[in-house]
Amino acid sequence: MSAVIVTGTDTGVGKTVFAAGLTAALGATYWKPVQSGLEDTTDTETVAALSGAEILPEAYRLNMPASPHLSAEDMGVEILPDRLALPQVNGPLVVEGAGGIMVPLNRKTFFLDVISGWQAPVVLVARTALGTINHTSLSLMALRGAGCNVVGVAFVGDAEPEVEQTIAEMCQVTYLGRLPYLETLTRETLSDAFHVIDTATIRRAL
Ligand SMILES: Nc1ncnc2c1ncn2[C@@H]1O[C@H](COP(=O)(O)OP(=O)(O)OP(=O)(O)O)[C@@H](O)[C@H]1O
Ligand SMILES: C[C@H](N)[C@H](N)CCCCCC(=O)O
Ligand SMILES: [Mg+2]
Repeated sequence: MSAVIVTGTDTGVGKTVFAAGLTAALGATYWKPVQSGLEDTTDTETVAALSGAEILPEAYRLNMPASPHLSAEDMGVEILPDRLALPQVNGPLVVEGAGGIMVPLNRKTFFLDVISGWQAPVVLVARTALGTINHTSLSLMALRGAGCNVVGVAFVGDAEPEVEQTIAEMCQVTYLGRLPYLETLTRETLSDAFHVIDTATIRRAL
């Protein structure tokens, strides 16, 4: 079994859209282990619609759209890292985190602790918008410090070549491409746009 972890520099950076494109491109199965916020469309539902791929059920479905540890506490639940072992599937598995890497799952565990325990390659999704150099550099520092194998950074948003290049050079990280904002987001538009992403490098890391 080969998994790739899609994490991000923050919540709302485009992990789910990127993960949908990647899942379709790899012919993979998708898993969102911890979903906090059930009122709007869940990430699993979005990926199902945008990829048509096989989806595994979440390990934790938490009502409140907040940090997972708070959503869990609100429901009287504790997120147990032992329940977050990577599932066995045939073929590649794309796993999406919740928010950024320093998001708490419980009062003692950050998402990063679980990611590093998985020992699977990691793709970091980052905005191109102002502030991204700091967020991306810090995330890479933390991922590397925890011993994670970072495959590269994939950007989402309008082109900012100098910013993207600065991150790639100063952080010595592989540039996996930039997914533009799509005015219409469908399985077809995403699949077309996703050709700019270096999926060959991701595939080799699996
Ligand atoms: N490439 C894109 N083109 C158009 N819209 C996008 C794109 N990427 C993200 N979006 C939109 O931006 C919003 C946030 O994206 P997304 O849900 O993928 O973020 P996320 O990082 O997965 O957030 P979370 O931490 O909640 O999982 C969504 O409304 C999504 O549809
Ligand atoms: C609710 C949101 N869409 C995500 N599922 C969870 C984001 C947690 C962010 C916590 C934080 O960094 O402050
Ligand atoms: Mg998401």
